[in-house]
Amino acid sequence: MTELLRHPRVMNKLQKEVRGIVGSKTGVLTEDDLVEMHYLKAVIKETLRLHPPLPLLVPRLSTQDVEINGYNIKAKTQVIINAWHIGRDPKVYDKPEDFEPERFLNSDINYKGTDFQLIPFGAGRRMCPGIQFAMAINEIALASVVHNVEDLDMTESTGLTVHLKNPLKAVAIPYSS
Ligand code: HEM
Repeated sequence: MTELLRHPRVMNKLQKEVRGIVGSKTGVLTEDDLVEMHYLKAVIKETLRLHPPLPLLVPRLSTQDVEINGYNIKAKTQVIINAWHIGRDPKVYDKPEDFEPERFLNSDINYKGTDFQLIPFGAGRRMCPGIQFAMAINEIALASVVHNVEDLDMTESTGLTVHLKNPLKAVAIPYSS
């Protein structure tokens, strides 16, 4: 939600997709509603790329001496994988610091543990077993929220000076550098 609020263009595009598919249906969304929500899935992928909730995954212990990319790793070495940094690798992602869900729209990159450039759920035999459940919940929750969130009301009053008809509700926080 933070990235969506920071990027109104993405929020508007996502709301358009969700509202276009859900229409005026009320009540709880189901997994069937999500099938055609490609942009929603790209938004969640992009969020997990930039903000993996477990940025260093779960540490591993090497079972034998091994050489990887010229590095000799001794048996019983604790290995920590920086998924956060992998998701921001400029060799893989164009403008990696930007929140651009479109990068995943025509891409086969997935988070299921086979594409090592996107591993918010880890990879291998100890990767997250809750992946399906987590993604179903994430998708339904996000779709439900953006479907129902009101757009900013830009209705203006009439009069000598122009102001908003309904007051803007926003909290200004003092800037500190
Ligand atoms: C967005 C939500 C979630 C994320 C990003 C996430 C991420 C992860 C990651 C990175 C790991 C370590 C994988 C590795 O080191 O290769 C992990 C392990 C695990 N996750 Fe999740 N997880 C999520 C939700 C869930 C849910 C909903 C459940 C259960 C219903 C779950 C259950 C587990 C379990 C049991 C492990 C340990 C697996 C093992 O060590 O064999 N996770 N998760």
